Amino acid sequence: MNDPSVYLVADTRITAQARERGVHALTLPEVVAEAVEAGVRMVQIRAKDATAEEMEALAREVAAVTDGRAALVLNDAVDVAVRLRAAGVPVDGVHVGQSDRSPAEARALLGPAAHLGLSANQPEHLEALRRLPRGTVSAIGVGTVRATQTKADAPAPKGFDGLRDFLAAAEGLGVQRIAIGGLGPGDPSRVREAGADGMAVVSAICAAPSPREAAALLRAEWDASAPHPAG
Ligand SMILES: Cc1ncc(COP(=O)(O)OP(=O)(O)O)c(N)n1
Ligand SMILES: Cc1ncsc1CCOP(=O)(O)O
Ligand SMILES: [Mg+2]
Repeated sequence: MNDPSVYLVADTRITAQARERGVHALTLPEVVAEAVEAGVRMVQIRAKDATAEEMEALAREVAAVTDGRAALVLNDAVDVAVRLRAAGVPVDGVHVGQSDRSPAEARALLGPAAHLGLSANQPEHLEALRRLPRGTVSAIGVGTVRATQTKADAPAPKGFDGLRDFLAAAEGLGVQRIAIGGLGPGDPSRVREAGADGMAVVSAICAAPSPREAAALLRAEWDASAPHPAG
């Protein structure tokens, strides 16, 4: 099973912005390399401006970096993931949102072994998930926890109490539960206490002066915090 505990959503825009502002001098594959070396075990490529061809080229580059050391997931781009997997490139799956390709269709295209993440932030999203065959969705991304500048159309912040309640409602659905939105250093223990299997971050790593140090801190904080009770 993939390890989503510290999940880097590597965003082309946020990374380029940090580079242009002199926050760091790294390209997206370099940010991923530092994060994986620091202990990140799951990476998503989020390239909202990319064509399918650009996503494919970037995914090949990032896959050469992750190279089986971290699970690699593509944001939205089901067809690209299917193509790359067929070509033997180590891409593990995709993350889709509520207005992207449906999970049933994505699963049919990807096959049973791939990772399929789905955004879920409303009770009706969990109802729909309950009606799908087990194994259709591998993980849900739940957020936002706090407000974020990274996604213009992000759902409203739930806070940690709202996160806990939503994750509890998703218990027993057989999916990993990943918190997202406005998270960073200092948060792993609260995310874990709320019942999440992982936390996904964009700016906390992509826009940090040292993505390596930022990732290492999140890794250490996650590992040092108590696991939530099983159930
Ligand atoms: C882990 C994770 N959770 C949620 C999202 C958001 O996906 P989506 O709702 O499709 O929005 P975009 O990222 O496509 O703008 C995510 N990417 N990853
Ligand atoms: C992709 C996405 N989906 C919900 S919030 C979000 C962006 C999270 O970015 P950040 O970690 O910078 O707040
Ligand atoms: Mg999407």
